[in-house]
Amino acid sequence: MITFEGVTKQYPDGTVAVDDLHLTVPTGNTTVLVGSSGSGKTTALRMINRMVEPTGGRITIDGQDVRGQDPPVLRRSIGYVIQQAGLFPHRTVADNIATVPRLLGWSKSRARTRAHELLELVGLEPEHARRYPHQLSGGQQQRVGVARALAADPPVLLMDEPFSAVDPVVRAGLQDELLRLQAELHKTIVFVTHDIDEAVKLGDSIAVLRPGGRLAQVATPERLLAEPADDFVESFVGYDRGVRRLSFFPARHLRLRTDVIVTADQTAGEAGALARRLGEPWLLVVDAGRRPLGWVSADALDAAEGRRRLDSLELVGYGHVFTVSTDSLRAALDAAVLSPAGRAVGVADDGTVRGAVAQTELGAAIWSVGGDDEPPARDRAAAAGGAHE
Ligand SMILES: Nc1ncnc2c1ncn2[C@@H]1O[C@H](COP(=O)(O)OP(=O)(O)OP(=O)(O)O)[C@@H](O)[C@H]1O
Repeated sequence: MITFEGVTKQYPDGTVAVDDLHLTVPTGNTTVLVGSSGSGKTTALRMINRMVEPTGGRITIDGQDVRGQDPPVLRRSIGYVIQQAGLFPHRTVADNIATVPRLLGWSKSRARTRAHELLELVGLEPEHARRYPHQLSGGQQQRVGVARALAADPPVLLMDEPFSAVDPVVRAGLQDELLRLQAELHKTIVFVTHDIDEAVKLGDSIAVLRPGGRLAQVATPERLLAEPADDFVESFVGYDRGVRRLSFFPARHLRLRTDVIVTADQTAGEAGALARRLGEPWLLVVDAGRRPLGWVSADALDAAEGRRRLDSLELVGYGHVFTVSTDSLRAALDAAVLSPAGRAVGVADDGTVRGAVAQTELGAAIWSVGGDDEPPARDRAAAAGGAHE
């Protein structure tokens, strides 16, 4: 556990970068520091490994005041990842990763073995080991940066905007990798970002700093989106926080309709009768393997000759589907909003249709989530997944 106990940093020019910060970072959790530019995030982070010294208060790691520890020794027990990886340009990837193990006196061969293990852990190929940083993409360099920080298996990892220099797709991939690694390694991570979506995706808790280095709120992502403490936090998390909060509610509790499903070999007459009986404007057509083909409207069925098979009619695209077991209400809502029929198709893990849900029915489910309820369970996969493409 890391604690900030009334920590203040005033730089010599008088700037107060961090002001009386009280914060607990639980062991094995990811705590994300967010805030506008200049709100003291980097300063707070760097005080943990004594790259910056506080001018007031104290920081402890597992009860030990960091000031009682020799900075170089302290830093070897704390992994540090920064923007653009900060790799040594004239050292190979393997040598970059082996930096701390070598400083700790590991033999060359042990450090090299460890470097190869870590390359695999962060999803890079063994042949990357001999390359130099400039021979890697930005995303690959960030992976090496993470591998280097993890090399000596430090219990604590400090990450200062580690993914902000890469494009959004690579960034999302790196975030997923970090979630995967953290599920395995359970490091105590302090992660700095400007990006509230990144914070919501990665954080077990989020600390929002306001200008002047004061803590505005610390809460779980769900709580922060549900109940911002004040106008500053509310504007920081964004006014679409209600929709984003749906990421924490799994779609598997949705009641899906199966009565609106028809198969491609049925006739327009049969389907039209069904649509009339149900009073439904749309039916979902699936193939023999129960994969979605598209929507057919009641009007189109009425207009079609009764004996025509449904697969000979022009169907309306079903847009993208959501996976019932892993996706969130947000993904289901997104699928319904983007669907020309106003309905989302929920599928099983194997892609077969489980059922459909209309925007209005989703509205009822979202309503029952309410403003104040805790999500049924923290569903990181759903929260991280967003819309299923
Ligand atoms: N060495 C320094 N000397 C004087 N002032 C500094 C120094 N380092 C940072 N500051 C100031 O302290 C404040 C906090 O800076 P810090 O870098 O911690 O903020 P930040 O939230 O990480 O910002 P950003 O998101 O832009 O990286 C800013 O006003 C900054 O200008």
